[in-house]
Amino acid sequence: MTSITHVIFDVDGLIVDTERCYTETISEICQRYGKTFTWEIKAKQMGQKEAVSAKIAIDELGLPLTVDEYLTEVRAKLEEKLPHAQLLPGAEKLIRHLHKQKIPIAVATGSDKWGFAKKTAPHAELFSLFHHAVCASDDPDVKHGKPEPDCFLVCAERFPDQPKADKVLVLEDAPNGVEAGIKAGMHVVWVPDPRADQSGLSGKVDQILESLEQFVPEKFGLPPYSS
Ligand SMILES: O=c1[nH]cc([C@@H]2O[C@H](COP(=O)(O)O)[C@@H](O)[C@H]2O)c(=O)[nH]1
Ligand SMILES: [Mg+2]
Repeated sequence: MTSITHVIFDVDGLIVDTERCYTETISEICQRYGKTFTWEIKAKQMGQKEAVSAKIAIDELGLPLTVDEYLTEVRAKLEEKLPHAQLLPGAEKLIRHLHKQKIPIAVATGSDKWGFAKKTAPHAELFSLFHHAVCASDDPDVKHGKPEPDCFLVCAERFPDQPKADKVLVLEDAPNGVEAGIKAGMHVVWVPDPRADQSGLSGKVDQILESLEQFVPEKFGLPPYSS
C-alpha cells in the first residue's frame, strides 16, 4: 500500500484551465505568420521553462521572432486571458481537504513568477493554502525544467520535514511533468489532456484519471474525504 505524506500539484492544466489560454494565445501568434500550432508542439512545450517553450515553437514553426519577442507577445495576450481561467474539476475540493487534514502540499510549475502571479491572482485564497511554490523559469535552484526532475526535487526539499521521494505524490497533466515526477522517484497521478499519447507513460504512473474528481485519497494512504 502506497503511503503518501506530501503532495505536489502542478498548476497549468491541473489546478487551473490555463492551457486553454496558452493554446488560444500561441495559435493566434502562429496564425499571424501562416503557421498552425499543433498538439504535438504544445505537448513538447508543456511544463518547460518559458524560454525553452518559446524556442520550441520558434524553431519547429519557423516563427520570425526572437525568444524575447515571442514571450512579449505571449505575455500581452495571457494578461487578458489568464484572469478568466477557471479552476478545473476536483482541484479545489482536494486542495482544501488535504490542507484541512494537515497534509503538506506545494506547487511546482514551469511558469515564471510573473505567470504564476497572473494565474493564481483570481484564486489567491486557495493558493494561499499551499506551503510553497516553485516557479521553474525563475528559480536559481531549478537548473532544468520538466521533463527533468529538478523542480519536484527542489519542491520536496523545501518542505520543513524534507520527505523522501517515495512519500511524495505528484499530480500532473503534462507528459513532460509526468516524466519529471517519475525521474524524481515520486508517485505520479496523471490527469492527461485527451489528446495525449498515453502509451509510453501509462505503465509508469500510479493512476491515470479523467479529472481530479476521480481522485480517491485513501488509495494513497491519505485521509478519505469522509474524515
Ligand atoms: O501551450 C502551452 N502550454 C504550456 C506551456 C509552458 O508550460 C508551462 C506550464 O507548465 P506546468 O503545467 O508544468 O506549470 C508554461 O509556463 C509554459 O512555459 C507552453 O509554452 N505552451
Ligand atoms: Mg501542467
